[in-house]
Amino acid sequence: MAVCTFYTLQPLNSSSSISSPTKTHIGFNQNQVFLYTNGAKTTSSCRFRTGEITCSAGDTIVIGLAADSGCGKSTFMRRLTSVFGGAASPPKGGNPDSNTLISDTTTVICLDDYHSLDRTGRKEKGVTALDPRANDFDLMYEQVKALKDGVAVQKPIYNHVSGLLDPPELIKPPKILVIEGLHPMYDERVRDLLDFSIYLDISNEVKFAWKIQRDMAERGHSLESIKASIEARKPDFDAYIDPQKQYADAVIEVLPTRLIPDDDEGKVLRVKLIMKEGVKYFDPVYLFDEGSTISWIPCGRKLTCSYPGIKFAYGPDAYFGHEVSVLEMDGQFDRLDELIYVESHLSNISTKFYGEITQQMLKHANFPGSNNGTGLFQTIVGMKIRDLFEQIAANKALAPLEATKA
Ligand SMILES: Nc1ncnc2c1ncn2[C@@H]1O[C@H](COP(=O)(O)OP(=O)(O)OP(=O)(O)O)[C@@H](O)[C@H]1O
Ligand SMILES: O=C(CO)[C@H](O)[C@H](O)COP(=O)(O)O
Repeated sequence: MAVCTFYTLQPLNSSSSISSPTKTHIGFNQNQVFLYTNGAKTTSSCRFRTGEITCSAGDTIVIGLAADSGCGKSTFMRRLTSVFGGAASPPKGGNPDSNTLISDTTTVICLDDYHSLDRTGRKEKGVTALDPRANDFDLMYEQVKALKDGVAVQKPIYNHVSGLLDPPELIKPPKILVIEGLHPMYDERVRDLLDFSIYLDISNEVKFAWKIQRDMAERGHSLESIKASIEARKPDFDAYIDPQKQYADAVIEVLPTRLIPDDDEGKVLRVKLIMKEGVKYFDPVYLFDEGSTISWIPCGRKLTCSYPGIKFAYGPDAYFGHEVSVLEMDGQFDRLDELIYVESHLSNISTKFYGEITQQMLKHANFPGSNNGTGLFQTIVGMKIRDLFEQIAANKALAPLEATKA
Protein backbone atom coordinates (compact mmCIF):
# COMPACT_ATOMS: atom_id res chain seq x y z
CA MET A 1 0.00 0.00 0.00
CA ALA A 2 1.39 3.39 -0.99
CA VAL A 3 0.39 6.69 0.58
CA CYS A 4 -0.76 8.98 -2.22
CA THR A 5 -0.35 12.75 -2.27
CA PHE A 6 -2.61 14.90 -4.41
CA TYR A 7 -2.81 18.55 -5.38
CA THR A 8 -6.41 19.02 -4.37
CA LEU A 9 -8.79 17.21 -2.10
CA GLN A 10 -12.41 18.03 -2.65
CA PRO A 11 -15.62 16.17 -1.88
CA LEU A 12 -17.56 15.29 -4.99
CA ASN A 13 -20.71 13.39 -5.55
CA SER A 14 -21.03 11.17 -8.56
CA SER A 15 -22.56 13.98 -10.64
CA SER A 16 -19.95 16.66 -9.79
CA SER A 17 -17.73 18.02 -12.50
CA ILE A 18 -14.01 18.65 -12.28
CA SER A 19 -13.10 22.32 -12.23
CA SER A 20 -9.43 22.09 -13.13
CA PRO A 21 -8.60 19.94 -16.13
CA THR A 22 -4.97 19.39 -15.20
CA LYS A 23 -4.93 18.20 -11.59
CA THR A 24 -5.57 14.96 -9.82
CA HIS A 25 -8.60 15.02 -7.51
CA ILE A 26 -10.09 12.63 -5.07
CA GLY A 27 -13.86 12.27 -5.17
CA PHE A 28 -15.88 10.83 -2.30
CA ASN A 29 -19.11 8.98 -2.80
CA GLN A 30 -20.35 7.48 0.46
CA ASN A 31 -17.57 5.10 1.41
CA GLN A 32 -16.00 4.87 -2.01
CA VAL A 33 -13.12 6.97 -3.35
CA PHE A 34 -12.41 7.79 -6.95
CA LEU A 35 -9.38 9.45 -8.46
CA TYR A 36 -9.79 11.85 -11.33
CA THR A 37 -6.94 12.98 -13.57
CA ASN A 38 -7.58 15.44 -16.34
CA GLY A 39 -11.25 14.82 -15.79
CA ALA A 40 -10.97 11.05 -16.34
CA LYS A 41 -11.95 8.62 -13.59
CA THR A 42 -9.13 6.24 -12.78
CA THR A 43 -9.01 2.95 -11.00
CA SER A 44 -6.96 3.09 -7.79
CA SER A 45 -8.75 1.83 -4.73
CA CYS A 46 -8.23 3.61 -1.42
CA ARG A 47 -9.14 3.14 2.23
CA PHE A 48 -9.21 5.57 5.16
CA ARG A 49 -7.42 5.69 8.45
CA THR A 50 -7.40 8.67 10.76
CA GLY A 51 -5.20 11.32 9.23
CA GLU A 52 -4.32 9.54 5.99
CA ILE A 53 -5.73 7.89 2.94
CA THR A 54 -3.89 4.85 1.66
CA CYS A 55 -4.34 3.76 -1.92
CA SER A 56 -3.31 0.50 -3.46
CA ALA A 57 -1.37 0.97 -6.66
CA GLY A 58 -3.50 0.72 -9.79
CA ASP A 59 -4.36 -2.69 -11.12
CA THR A 60 -2.37 -2.20 -14.32
CA ILE A 61 0.37 -4.71 -15.01
CA VAL A 62 3.16 -3.57 -17.31
CA ILE A 63 4.84 -5.73 -19.94
CA GLY A 64 7.95 -4.59 -21.83
CA LEU A 65 8.72 -5.81 -25.34
CA ALA A 66 12.06 -4.78 -26.79
CA ALA A 67 13.36 -5.26 -30.31
CA ASP A 68 14.89 -3.40 -33.19
CA SER A 69 12.63 -1.99 -35.85
CA GLY A 70 11.22 -4.57 -38.28
CA CYS A 71 11.84 -7.51 -35.95
CA GLY A 72 8.27 -8.67 -35.49
CA LYS A 73 6.98 -6.57 -32.56
CA SER A 74 3.70 -5.72 -34.27
CA THR A 75 3.14 -9.34 -35.24
CA PHE A 76 3.83 -10.42 -31.66
CA MET A 77 1.42 -7.78 -30.34
CA ARG A 78 -1.33 -9.02 -32.62
CA ARG A 79 -0.81 -12.56 -31.33
CA LEU A 80 -0.73 -11.35 -27.71
CA THR A 81 -3.87 -9.22 -27.85
CA SER A 82 -5.67 -12.09 -29.59
CA VAL A 83 -4.92 -14.38 -26.61
CA PHE A 84 -6.89 -11.93 -24.45
CA GLY A 85 -9.75 -11.81 -26.98
CA GLY A 86 -11.28 -8.79 -28.68
CA ALA A 87 -9.81 -6.79 -31.52
CA ALA A 88 -7.16 -4.12 -30.92
CA SER A 89 -7.52 -0.76 -32.66
CA PRO A 90 -6.11 2.79 -32.41
CA PRO A 91 -7.85 5.22 -30.00
CA LYS A 92 -11.29 6.05 -31.42
CA GLY A 93 -11.64 9.46 -33.04
CA GLY A 94 -7.99 10.26 -32.40
CA ASN A 95 -4.94 10.92 -34.53
CA PRO A 96 -5.03 8.52 -37.51
CA ASP A 97 -1.24 8.19 -37.21
CA SER A 98 -1.41 7.14 -33.53
CA ASN A 99 0.90 4.23 -32.72
CA THR A 100 -1.33 3.04 -29.86
CA LEU A 101 -3.47 -0.08 -29.98
CA ILE A 102 -6.31 -0.55 -27.52
CA SER A 103 -8.40 -3.66 -26.84
CA ASP A 104 -10.70 -4.57 -23.94
CA THR A 105 -7.85 -5.75 -21.73
CA THR A 106 -4.65 -4.43 -23.26
CA THR A 107 -3.23 -1.11 -24.34
CA VAL A 108 -0.06 -1.27 -26.41
CA ILE A 109 1.97 1.92 -26.53
CA CYS A 110 4.94 2.35 -28.82
CA LEU A 111 7.97 3.89 -27.17
CA ASP A 112 8.82 5.75 -30.38
CA ASP A 113 6.28 8.23 -28.95
CA TYR A 114 8.96 9.25 -26.44
CA HIS A 115 11.39 10.38 -29.15
CA SER A 116 12.45 13.81 -27.90
CA LEU A 117 13.97 14.72 -31.26
CA ASP A 118 11.89 14.57 -34.39
CA ARG A 119 13.33 13.37 -37.72
CA THR A 120 14.83 16.77 -38.57
CA GLY A 121 16.18 17.22 -35.04
CA ARG A 122 17.95 13.86 -35.21
CA LYS A 123 19.41 14.72 -38.59
CA GLU A 124 20.67 18.09 -37.33
CA LYS A 125 22.25 16.56 -34.23
CA GLY A 126 23.58 13.54 -36.15
CA VAL A 127 21.96 10.97 -33.84
CA THR A 128 19.78 7.96 -34.63
CA ALA A 129 16.44 7.15 -32.96
CA LEU A 130 18.25 4.39 -31.07
CA ASP A 131 20.48 6.89 -29.28
CA PRO A 132 19.18 7.65 -25.75
CA ARG A 133 19.80 11.36 -26.45
CA ALA A 134 16.94 11.23 -28.97
CA ASN A 135 14.50 9.91 -26.33
CA ASP A 136 12.85 11.38 -23.22
CA PHE A 137 13.29 8.74 -20.53
CA ASP A 138 12.11 11.04 -17.72
CA LEU A 139 8.72 11.43 -19.37
CA MET A 140 8.59 7.73 -20.28
CA TYR A 141 9.18 6.83 -16.63
CA GLU A 142 6.68 9.37 -15.26
CA GLN A 143 3.93 8.28 -17.65
CA VAL A 144 4.42 4.52 -17.33
CA LYS A 145 4.49 4.95 -13.53
CA ALA A 146 1.33 7.06 -13.60
CA LEU A 147 -0.49 4.45 -15.70
CA LYS A 148 0.69 1.69 -13.40
CA ASP A 149 -0.63 3.71 -10.46
CA GLY A 150 -4.00 4.00 -12.17
CA VAL A 151 -3.65 7.57 -13.43
CA ALA A 152 -4.39 8.60 -17.04
CA VAL A 153 -1.73 10.47 -19.02
CA GLN A 154 -1.44 12.72 -22.05
CA LYS A 155 1.16 10.78 -24.05
CA PRO A 156 3.01 12.38 -26.95
CA ILE A 157 2.72 10.87 -30.43
CA TYR A 158 5.66 10.42 -32.80
CA ASN A 159 4.25 10.54 -36.30
CA HIS A 160 6.09 8.03 -38.48
CA VAL A 161 4.50 9.48 -41.61
CA SER A 162 5.62 13.09 -41.11
CA GLY A 163 8.57 12.46 -38.79
CA LEU A 164 7.15 15.10 -36.40
CA LEU A 165 5.93 15.06 -32.80
CA ASP A 166 2.13 15.41 -32.91
CA PRO A 167 -0.16 16.72 -30.12
CA PRO A 168 -0.57 14.19 -27.29
CA GLU A 169 -3.34 11.62 -26.86
CA LEU A 170 -5.12 10.58 -23.66
CA ILE A 171 -4.16 7.12 -22.42
CA LYS A 172 -6.23 5.64 -19.61
CA PRO A 173 -4.82 2.92 -17.38
CA PRO A 174 -5.64 -0.49 -18.88
CA LYS A 175 -5.56 -3.89 -17.20
CA ILE A 176 -2.43 -4.74 -19.17
CA LEU A 177 -0.11 -2.06 -20.50
CA VAL A 178 2.43 -3.22 -23.06
CA ILE A 179 5.29 -0.85 -23.78
CA GLU A 180 6.94 -1.93 -27.01
CA GLY A 181 9.84 -0.46 -28.85
CA LEU A 182 13.54 0.16 -28.84
CA HIS A 183 14.15 0.91 -25.14
CA PRO A 184 11.68 -0.58 -22.64
CA MET A 185 14.52 -1.93 -20.49
CA TYR A 186 17.18 0.72 -21.08
CA ASP A 187 16.31 3.08 -18.21
CA GLU A 188 16.54 1.44 -14.80
CA ARG A 189 13.49 3.32 -13.48
CA VAL A 190 11.30 2.14 -16.36
CA ARG A 191 12.74 -1.37 -16.13
CA ASP A 192 11.75 -1.56 -12.46
CA LEU A 193 8.13 -0.86 -13.39
CA LEU A 194 7.92 -3.94 -15.62
CA ASP A 195 6.06 -6.98 -14.34
CA PHE A 196 7.44 -9.03 -17.22
CA SER A 197 9.87 -8.32 -20.05
CA ILE A 198 10.53 -9.86 -23.43
CA TYR A 199 13.34 -9.31 -25.92
CA LEU A 200 13.04 -10.34 -29.58
CA ASP A 201 16.58 -11.19 -30.58
CA ILE A 202 16.72 -11.49 -34.35
CA SER A 203 20.15 -12.47 -35.71
CA ASN A 204 21.65 -10.18 -38.32
CA GLU A 205 21.19 -12.67 -41.16
CA VAL A 206 17.49 -13.12 -40.43
CA LYS A 207 16.89 -9.40 -39.76
CA PHE A 208 18.38 -8.66 -43.14
CA ALA A 209 16.17 -11.24 -44.88
CA TRP A 210 13.00 -9.85 -43.21
CA LYS A 211 13.94 -6.23 -43.97
CA ILE A 212 14.53 -7.05 -47.62
CA GLN A 213 11.21 -8.84 -47.83
CA ARG A 214 9.28 -5.95 -46.25
CA ASP A 215 11.14 -2.84 -47.32
CA MET A 216 11.78 -3.94 -50.92
CA ALA A 217 8.43 -5.58 -51.56
CA GLU A 218 6.16 -3.27 -49.57
CA ARG A 219 8.02 0.04 -49.29
CA GLY A 220 9.94 0.24 -52.57
CA HIS A 221 13.41 0.56 -50.97
CA SER A 222 16.50 -0.63 -52.89
CA LEU A 223 18.72 -3.45 -51.69
CA GLU A 224 21.61 -0.99 -51.27
CA SER A 225 19.56 1.43 -49.17
CA ILE A 226 18.37 -1.41 -46.90
CA LYS A 227 21.97 -2.57 -46.40
CA ALA A 228 23.07 1.02 -45.69
CA SER A 229 20.26 1.58 -43.17
CA ILE A 230 21.10 -1.63 -41.27
CA GLU A 231 24.81 -0.73 -41.22
CA ALA A 232 24.10 2.85 -40.06
CA ARG A 233 21.99 1.62 -37.13
CA LYS A 234 24.34 -1.17 -36.08
CA PRO A 235 26.71 0.73 -33.72
CA ASP A 236 23.80 2.22 -31.77
CA PHE A 237 21.91 -1.05 -31.89
CA ASP A 238 24.92 -2.81 -30.34
CA ALA A 239 25.43 -0.06 -27.75
CA TYR A 240 21.86 0.64 -26.59
CA ILE A 241 19.35 -1.96 -27.79
CA ASP A 242 21.03 -5.35 -27.75
CA PRO A 243 22.33 -5.10 -24.12
CA GLN A 244 18.73 -4.99 -22.88
CA LYS A 245 18.36 -8.71 -23.51
CA GLN A 246 20.28 -9.44 -20.30
CA TYR A 247 17.33 -8.01 -18.32
CA ALA A 248 14.57 -9.87 -20.17
CA ASP A 249 12.50 -12.54 -18.43
CA ALA A 250 12.00 -14.23 -21.81
CA VAL A 251 14.04 -13.93 -24.99
CA ILE A 252 12.92 -15.21 -28.38
CA GLU A 253 16.11 -15.69 -30.36
CA VAL A 254 15.82 -16.23 -34.10
CA LEU A 255 18.75 -17.82 -35.95
CA PRO A 256 19.40 -19.47 -39.31
CA THR A 257 18.61 -23.20 -39.41
CA ARG A 258 21.18 -25.86 -38.66
CA LEU A 259 19.19 -28.44 -40.58
CA ILE A 260 20.42 -27.23 -43.97
CA PRO A 261 24.22 -27.00 -44.21
CA ASP A 262 25.42 -23.46 -45.08
CA ASP A 263 21.88 -22.19 -45.54
CA ASP A 264 21.93 -18.53 -46.56
CA GLU A 265 18.30 -18.11 -47.62
CA GLY A 266 17.05 -17.42 -44.09
CA LYS A 267 13.68 -19.03 -44.84
CA VAL A 268 14.00 -21.97 -42.45
CA LEU A 269 14.60 -20.75 -38.89
CA ARG A 270 16.00 -22.07 -35.62
CA VAL A 271 14.17 -20.35 -32.80
CA LYS A 272 15.01 -20.44 -29.11
CA LEU A 273 12.73 -19.51 -26.23
CA ILE A 274 15.05 -18.57 -23.36
CA MET A 275 13.13 -18.40 -20.07
CA LYS A 276 14.61 -17.02 -16.86
CA GLU A 277 14.19 -19.20 -13.79
CA GLY A 278 12.89 -17.74 -10.52
CA VAL A 279 10.65 -15.03 -12.02
CA LYS A 280 7.56 -14.47 -9.89
CA TYR A 281 4.35 -15.76 -11.51
CA PHE A 282 6.31 -17.30 -14.42
CA ASP A 283 7.00 -21.02 -14.61
CA PRO A 284 9.09 -21.84 -17.68
CA VAL A 285 7.62 -24.19 -20.26
CA TYR A 286 9.25 -27.61 -20.57
CA LEU A 287 9.37 -30.54 -22.93
CA PHE A 288 8.77 -34.05 -21.50
CA ASP A 289 10.73 -33.70 -18.25
CA GLU A 290 11.46 -30.47 -16.38
CA GLY A 291 15.17 -29.77 -15.99
CA SER A 292 16.38 -32.63 -18.23
CA THR A 293 18.25 -32.13 -21.49
CA ILE A 294 16.19 -33.41 -24.38
CA SER A 295 16.47 -33.64 -28.14
CA TRP A 296 13.32 -34.61 -30.02
CA ILE A 297 12.54 -35.18 -33.70
CA PRO A 298 8.74 -35.36 -33.77
CA CYS A 299 8.51 -36.17 -37.51
CA GLY A 300 7.02 -39.56 -38.30
CA ARG A 301 3.56 -41.02 -37.91
CA LYS A 302 1.92 -38.09 -36.17
CA LEU A 303 3.68 -35.09 -37.66
CA THR A 304 4.20 -34.64 -41.37
CA CYS A 305 7.62 -33.14 -42.13
CA SER A 306 9.09 -32.41 -45.52
CA TYR A 307 12.78 -31.54 -45.95
CA PRO A 308 14.60 -30.41 -43.83
CA GLY A 309 12.32 -31.69 -41.04
CA ILE A 310 11.84 -30.41 -37.49
CA LYS A 311 14.03 -30.76 -34.44
CA PHE A 312 13.19 -29.70 -30.90
CA ALA A 313 15.63 -29.32 -28.03
CA TYR A 314 15.07 -28.46 -24.37
CA GLY A 315 17.28 -28.07 -21.35
CA PRO A 316 18.77 -25.91 -18.62
CA ASP A 317 21.43 -23.32 -19.45
CA ALA A 318 22.95 -20.03 -18.29
CA TYR A 319 22.25 -16.66 -19.91
CA PHE A 320 24.10 -13.52 -18.79
CA GLY A 321 24.77 -15.23 -15.48
CA HIS A 322 21.13 -16.22 -14.93
CA GLU A 323 19.79 -19.73 -14.71
CA VAL A 324 17.44 -20.30 -17.65
CA SER A 325 15.48 -23.03 -19.40
CA VAL A 326 15.73 -23.08 -23.17
CA LEU A 327 13.21 -24.57 -25.59
CA GLU A 328 14.35 -24.68 -29.20
CA MET A 329 12.62 -25.46 -32.47
CA ASP A 330 14.52 -25.79 -35.74
CA GLY A 331 12.54 -26.23 -38.96
CA GLN A 332 8.95 -25.62 -39.96
CA PHE A 333 5.54 -27.24 -39.83
CA ASP A 334 3.97 -28.61 -43.00
CA ARG A 335 0.52 -28.91 -41.48
CA LEU A 336 -0.44 -26.49 -38.72
CA ASP A 337 -3.33 -28.65 -37.47
CA GLU A 338 -0.77 -31.32 -36.53
CA LEU A 339 0.86 -28.86 -34.11
CA ILE A 340 -1.48 -30.34 -31.49
CA TYR A 341 0.91 -33.30 -31.36
CA VAL A 342 3.79 -31.03 -30.33
CA GLU A 343 1.57 -28.99 -27.98
CA SER A 344 0.51 -32.14 -26.15
CA HIS A 345 4.15 -32.88 -25.27
CA LEU A 346 4.80 -29.42 -23.79
CA SER A 347 4.07 -28.65 -20.13
CA ASN A 348 3.51 -25.44 -18.14
CA ILE A 349 2.06 -23.79 -21.24
CA SER A 350 -0.72 -22.08 -19.25
CA THR A 351 -3.48 -22.91 -21.72
CA LYS A 352 -7.12 -22.85 -20.64
CA PHE A 353 -8.06 -25.94 -22.64
CA TYR A 354 -6.38 -28.76 -24.56
CA GLY A 355 -5.19 -27.51 -27.94
CA GLU A 356 -5.50 -23.77 -27.24
CA ILE A 357 -2.08 -22.99 -28.72
CA THR A 358 -2.87 -24.92 -31.89
CA GLN A 359 -6.19 -23.10 -32.12
CA GLN A 360 -4.48 -19.70 -31.80
CA MET A 361 -1.87 -20.62 -34.40
CA LEU A 362 -4.54 -21.80 -36.85
CA LYS A 363 -6.55 -18.62 -36.24
CA HIS A 364 -3.56 -16.52 -37.34
CA ALA A 365 -2.10 -18.88 -39.90
CA ASN A 366 -1.53 -15.94 -42.26
CA PHE A 367 0.70 -14.02 -39.80
CA PRO A 368 4.44 -14.15 -40.52
CA GLY A 369 6.15 -17.00 -38.67
CA SER A 370 3.04 -19.15 -38.19
CA ASN A 371 4.74 -22.24 -39.56
CA ASN A 372 7.81 -22.04 -37.33
CA GLY A 373 9.11 -21.43 -33.81
CA THR A 374 8.64 -17.64 -33.97
CA GLY A 375 4.85 -17.94 -34.12
CA LEU A 376 4.75 -20.90 -31.73
CA PHE A 377 6.90 -19.23 -29.07
CA GLN A 378 5.17 -15.85 -29.41
CA THR A 379 1.86 -17.62 -28.82
CA ILE A 380 3.25 -19.50 -25.82
CA VAL A 381 4.60 -16.24 -24.32
CA GLY A 382 1.12 -14.74 -24.86
CA MET A 383 -0.37 -17.59 -22.77
CA LYS A 384 2.26 -17.08 -20.07
CA ILE A 385 1.50 -13.34 -19.90
CA ARG A 386 -2.23 -14.04 -19.54
CA ASP A 387 -1.42 -16.45 -16.72
CA LEU A 388 0.89 -13.91 -15.04
CA PHE A 389 -1.83 -11.26 -15.28
CA GLU A 390 -4.42 -13.60 -13.76
CA GLN A 391 -2.12 -14.57 -10.90
CA ILE A 392 -1.26 -10.94 -10.09
CA ALA A 393 -4.94 -9.95 -10.26
CA ALA A 394 -5.90 -12.83 -7.96
CA ASN A 395 -3.20 -11.82 -5.47
CA LYS A 396 -4.33 -8.19 -5.52
CA ALA A 397 -7.91 -9.24 -4.90
CA LEU A 398 -6.72 -11.17 -1.84
CA ALA A 399 -4.57 -8.29 -0.50
CA PRO A 400 -7.40 -6.11 0.98
CA LEU A 401 -8.80 -9.22 2.71
CA GLU A 402 -5.40 -9.91 4.24
CA ALA A 403 -5.13 -6.24 5.33
CA THR A 404 -8.55 -6.40 6.99
CA LYS A 405 -7.49 -9.53 8.90
CA ALA A 406 -4.25 -7.87 10.12
N1 LIG B 1 8.21 -14.50 -37.62
C1 LIG B 1 8.45 -13.95 -38.81
N2 LIG B 1 8.80 -14.70 -39.85
C2 LIG B 1 9.06 -14.13 -41.04
N3 LIG B 1 9.02 -12.80 -41.27
C3 LIG B 1 8.68 -12.02 -40.25
C4 LIG B 1 8.36 -12.55 -38.97
N4 LIG B 1 8.06 -11.51 -38.14
C5 LIG B 1 8.17 -10.40 -38.86
N5 LIG B 1 8.55 -10.71 -40.13
C6 LIG B 1 8.82 -9.78 -41.22
O1 LIG B 1 9.26 -8.57 -40.66
C7 LIG B 1 8.37 -7.51 -41.04
C8 LIG B 1 8.20 -6.61 -39.83
O2 LIG B 1 7.36 -7.24 -38.88
P1 LIG B 1 6.61 -6.35 -37.82
O3 LIG B 1 5.84 -5.26 -38.51
O4 LIG B 1 5.83 -7.27 -36.95
O5 LIG B 1 7.86 -5.74 -37.05
P2 LIG B 1 8.01 -4.46 -36.13
O6 LIG B 1 9.12 -4.77 -35.19
O7 LIG B 1 6.71 -4.09 -35.52
O8 LIG B 1 8.46 -3.37 -37.17
P3 LIG B 1 8.51 -1.76 -37.03
O9 LIG B 1 9.06 -1.44 -35.68
O10 LIG B 1 9.43 -1.36 -38.12
O11 LIG B 1 7.10 -1.30 -37.24
C9 LIG B 1 7.09 -8.19 -41.53
O12 LIG B 1 6.47 -7.46 -42.55
C10 LIG B 1 7.61 -9.49 -42.06
O13 LIG B 1 8.06 -9.28 -43.37
O1 LIG C 1 13.60 2.56 -34.95
C1 LIG C 1 12.55 3.02 -35.26
C2 LIG C 1 11.26 2.46 -34.78
O2 LIG C 1 11.41 1.41 -33.92
C3 LIG C 1 12.47 4.19 -36.17
O3 LIG C 1 13.60 4.23 -36.97
C4 LIG C 1 12.36 5.48 -35.38
O4 LIG C 1 11.20 5.48 -34.60
C5 LIG C 1 12.36 6.67 -36.32
O5 LIG C 1 11.25 6.57 -37.13
P1 LIG C 1 11.17 7.21 -38.58
O6 LIG C 1 12.10 6.41 -39.41
O7 LIG C 1 9.73 7.06 -38.96
O8 LIG C 1 11.57 8.65 -38.45
